[in-house]
Amino acid sequence: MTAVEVRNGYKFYGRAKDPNKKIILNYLNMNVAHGSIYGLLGASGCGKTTLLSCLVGQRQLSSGQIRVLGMKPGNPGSGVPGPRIGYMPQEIALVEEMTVKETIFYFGRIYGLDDDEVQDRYKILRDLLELPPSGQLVRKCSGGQKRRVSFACAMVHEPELLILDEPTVGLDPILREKIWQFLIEKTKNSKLAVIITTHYIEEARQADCIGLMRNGILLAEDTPTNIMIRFESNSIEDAFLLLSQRQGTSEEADRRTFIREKLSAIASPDLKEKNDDVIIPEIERKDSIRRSKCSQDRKVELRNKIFFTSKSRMKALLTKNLVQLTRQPSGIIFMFLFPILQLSCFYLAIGNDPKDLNLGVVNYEIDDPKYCFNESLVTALSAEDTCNFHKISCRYINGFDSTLAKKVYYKTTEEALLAAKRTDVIGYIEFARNFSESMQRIIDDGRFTDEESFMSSELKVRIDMSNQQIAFFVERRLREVYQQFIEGLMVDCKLPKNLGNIPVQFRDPIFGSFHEEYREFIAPGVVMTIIFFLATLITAAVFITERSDGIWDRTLVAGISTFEMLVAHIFLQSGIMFFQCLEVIFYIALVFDVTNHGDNLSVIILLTLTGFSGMLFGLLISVYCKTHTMANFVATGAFYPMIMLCGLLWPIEGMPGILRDVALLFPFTIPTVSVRNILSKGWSITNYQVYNGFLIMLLWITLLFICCIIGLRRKG
Ligand SMILES: Nc1ncnc2c1ncn2[C@@H]1O[C@H](COP(=O)(O)OP(=O)(O)OP(=O)(O)O)[C@@H](O)[C@H]1O
Repeated sequence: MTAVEVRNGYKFYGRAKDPNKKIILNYLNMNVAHGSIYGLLGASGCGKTTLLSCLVGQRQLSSGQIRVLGMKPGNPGSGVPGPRIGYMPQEIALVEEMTVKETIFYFGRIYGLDDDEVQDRYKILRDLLELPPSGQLVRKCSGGQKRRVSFACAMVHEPELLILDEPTVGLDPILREKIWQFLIEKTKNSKLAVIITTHYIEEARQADCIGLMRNGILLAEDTPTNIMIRFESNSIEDAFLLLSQRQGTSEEADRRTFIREKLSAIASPDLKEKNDDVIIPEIERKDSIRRSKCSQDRKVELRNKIFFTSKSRMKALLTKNLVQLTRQPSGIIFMFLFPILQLSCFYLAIGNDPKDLNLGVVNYEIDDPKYCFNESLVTALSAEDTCNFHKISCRYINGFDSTLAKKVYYKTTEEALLAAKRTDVIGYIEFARNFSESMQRIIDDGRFTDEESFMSSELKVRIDMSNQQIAFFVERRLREVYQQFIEGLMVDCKLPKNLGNIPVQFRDPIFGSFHEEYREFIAPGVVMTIIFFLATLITAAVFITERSDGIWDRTLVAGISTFEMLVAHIFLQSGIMFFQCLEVIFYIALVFDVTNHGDNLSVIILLTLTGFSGMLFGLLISVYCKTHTMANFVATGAFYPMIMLCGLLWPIEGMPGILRDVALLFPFTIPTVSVRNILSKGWSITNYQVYNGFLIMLLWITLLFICCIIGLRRKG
């Protein structure tokens, strides 16, 4: 029985109906015998890697049949992808943050070996392949060293079929020879089949069989000696050149006929002979039986684990994920220092009263501002029952200090306006020449006061409204100062204190306080978005890196399912997020004195769920984006609409009706309100305005999870 059999293998990239689709395998036939080395040769881009990826179950043929170790790759229980094969891909596909020994253990555990077995195998492979020191990081290995480690990973579990995509590139001739001798030795004494691609054509002389590939077909498949005899050449390279030239001519005549001819010509009598006659010594036969039994066990094990995993596989995946995150200083900084940094920036920069403002003052009541600092001028003079107001504008001016703004005096309105237009001052306040008299007249004459007195008693204020936050702050503070000013006057004049107040009184707030800052309003949303997008970026980065480095595919070929990889990542990431949330809550409570009037655990759970949905969003991005750049574009593109539509910056009540309804479904809108309700109102999870945030978040988690699964399935 052959180890690998391909019949009419046809594979193209692109759409089936596209006339310009790229045909890579063109009804290719191939046979690899047990106990042999098969050298797959061909020019760059002829489809060798594509063929190998179909053999290991990474890709599927568009049509045709493949049998690997007697079964179709990918079938349940076939062990392919899985422990029956060892695959060394062309790219290094190792975790850079792992040490050499950890890398071997990672693959050993994935293949189901226990740690003692891996240790034994590691020692053998270390000596054979002259591996770098066990504690050396893969990142710090040379190209050749990495290739040797990669080779060791493919060999660690003693597979039945070894598929090596250019394993000898970058190795010195002595080590290349050593590897070939090892493979020859192994295949001679066992049923192990090896498929090896190489660009060093002459080294393939040592193979038992050679397949010469060009334009998606095997031009010849025979022993190296037979190929050289058949094409009357002294080297395989010459034979290959000759064959390639002939194929070119035939293509011009009739390509289809040529392919059919070649297909029928493909036969390997020598190989069959060798295969039938192969003499396996008794000890090796036992070894072979043992391995075959072992593979049977693994098959059973695999069947049992279609829906879940084993302890050693989970240990391997979790160790790898943890090492990947913690061995990069940037990973630690990103996970635990970034939230602190971002929150510090937020709490230090947002919500504080503006300082160092300049406000113009034009006071026509006095000729020189320094008079305002004369105490006799600034008080309302009360004699007997009459209240004489004298230059009381000074009393108002002295009522506000530099916490509102620094006063800049101007003689005329024009001067002040000019200064405001130059933005030297934020605006100006103007008092009429008869301000005090007008105020007095209003108090004395009441409803008989003339219109002009009312006009003259006004504080005329002009502010630069282009900076709304500052303008609102100045406006609010000027009103507060006015209220104190007028109340003081009334008290001094022995009049009712509230006489000067407008008849709208804001009593004790139902929730919050009058000094509730904007910061308290937006803080829950800010914390949630930080946690969500950190999880998004970490997850997208991890998965995209894994895929682009080939680690993802290599792990799949080793038999790990996508689901197992997801579970391992989710498990670790959830733990990290839980600690992130704890860190955030304690940090803002201790450093910024934020009080939670409700239950801490509810907040931590809701924040962890937020991080969880952020993680799934990152996974979804990584499914559809091949590069980090693309992923960053998508994450940034999603960030701003989410922030703007979730009522974080502005109440959603201000949005158009339909948009408001849509915004309510966004992942931060209602959950932000829930967190705010816990923090400021002290409501518990039993209140619907708290638990609806949890429900929305769970809904998003479910939705994103389904999208991820669909995406992963579609992407194969
Ligand atoms: N996912 C893909 N989509 C479209 N074309 C692809 C894809 N993967 C590979 N190809 C194309 O298929 C052809 C065969 O590629 P493959 O990697 O199998 O060649 P190869 O013989 O292994 O080359 P090399 O020896 O340089 O590694 C190349 O032209 C390549 O550009």
